[in-house]
Amino acid sequence: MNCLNKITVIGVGLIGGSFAKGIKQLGLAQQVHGFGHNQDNLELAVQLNVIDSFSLDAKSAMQGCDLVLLAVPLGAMQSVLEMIQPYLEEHTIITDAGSAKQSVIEAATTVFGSLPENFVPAHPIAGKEQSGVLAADETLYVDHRVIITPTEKSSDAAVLQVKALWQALGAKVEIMSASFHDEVFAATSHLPHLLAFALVELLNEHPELGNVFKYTAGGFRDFSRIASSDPTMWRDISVANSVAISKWLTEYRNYLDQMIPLVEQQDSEALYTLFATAKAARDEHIVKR
Ligand SMILES: NC(=O)c1ccc[n+]([C@@H]2O[C@H](COP(=O)([O-])OP(=O)(O)OC[C@H]3O[C@@H](n4cnc5c(N)ncnc54)[C@H](O)[C@@H]3O)[C@@H](O)[C@H]2O)c1
Ligand SMILES: O=C(O)C(=O)C[C@]1(C(=O)O)C=C[C@@H](O)C=C1
Repeated sequence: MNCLNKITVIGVGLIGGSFAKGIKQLGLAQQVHGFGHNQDNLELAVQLNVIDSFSLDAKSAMQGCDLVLLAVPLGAMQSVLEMIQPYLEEHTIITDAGSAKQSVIEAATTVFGSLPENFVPAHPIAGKEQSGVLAADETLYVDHRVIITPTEKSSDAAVLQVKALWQALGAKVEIMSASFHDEVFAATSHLPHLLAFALVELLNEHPELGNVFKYTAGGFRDFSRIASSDPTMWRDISVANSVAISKWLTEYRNYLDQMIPLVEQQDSEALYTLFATAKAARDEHIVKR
C-alpha cells in the first residue's frame, strides 16, 4: 500500500499505541504523530518508539494529517471530535477504534451536522486486560478481525484506505452495519466482561467466605481475567451500548433462571445435554479456530 505522509493517533494507549507502533515499524507513514492531553504519556510513547512526534494542541496535530485515529475511551470521542473539527483538512480521513459504533456515529453527527465522507468508524477485535502505552504491541492485530461500519456518507475511497491500513497490520477486515455490530459485540464481548466484573464483585461482597480468592485456581483465573480491564473503558462501553447490553444481560439472567431448577432438581440428563452441547459449540468455533 502507498505510504501516507502523516498519521495522527489521538489516545496513545494500548489500542492507539499498538496501531501507531505497527504503522511505524512497517513504514506505512512518514510521520506517526500522537496527540493527547498527557505530556508524560506522549513523551514515553516517543521513547518507546511507538510514535515519532507529538503535540498537545489540536491545530498542529491535524496539520498535514492524512489520517487520524481516535483511540480514546468512548466517553471522550465527542469532545475529541469537537477539538479537532476546526483544524481538519479537506482530505483527512477520520477513523476510530471504539468498542461500540452507534455512539461514535451519533457523536460525529452532533459535531459535524452532516457526516463527512472521510469519516470511517471501525473497531479492532483485539485487546487485552492491560491498558496504556506500555502494553502497546505491534503484533496485537495480526490474525484478528477489524470491523468497519461505514456510514451512508463514507466514501469508498476512505473505506478502502482504512481497510488497507488494518490489513497491512495483519488484520482480517469485515464490513457490517453499526447497529448489527453493537448487537453482536454486546453478546460476544460486552456481556462476558460485565459477567466477569459481576462474579469478582459478588465474591468480594461475601466476607463470610474469608479471603475466598486464595481458593481460586485456573478456572476462576480464566473466567475473571477480563475483570482486570480498565474501569473507565467498560463504564463508557456500558453507557454507550446500554440498550443491547441490558438486553443480553436479561437474556443471560433468563438462561440462569432456566438452569437453576435443573441443578435444584438434580436433572442429570438435562444438565449433561446442556454442558455437552456447549462444549461441542466451543470446541468447534473457538478451540479449533
Ligand atoms: N482495550 C481493549 O481491549 C480494546 C479493544 C478494542 C477497542 N478498544 C477501544 O479503544 C479505545 C481505547 O482503549 P485502550 O484500551 O487503548 O485504552 P487506554 O487507556 O490504553 O488508552 C486510551 C488513551 O486515551 C487517552 N485519553 C483519554 N481521554 C482522552 C481525551 N479526552 N483526549 C485525549 N486523549 C485521551 C488516555 O490518556 C490514553 O492514553 C476505547 O474506545 C476502547 O473502547 C479497546
Ligand atoms: O482480550 C481481551 O482482554 C479483550 O478484552 C479484548 C476485547 C474482547 O475480546 O472482548 C475487548 C473489547 C474490545 O472492544 C475488543 C476486544
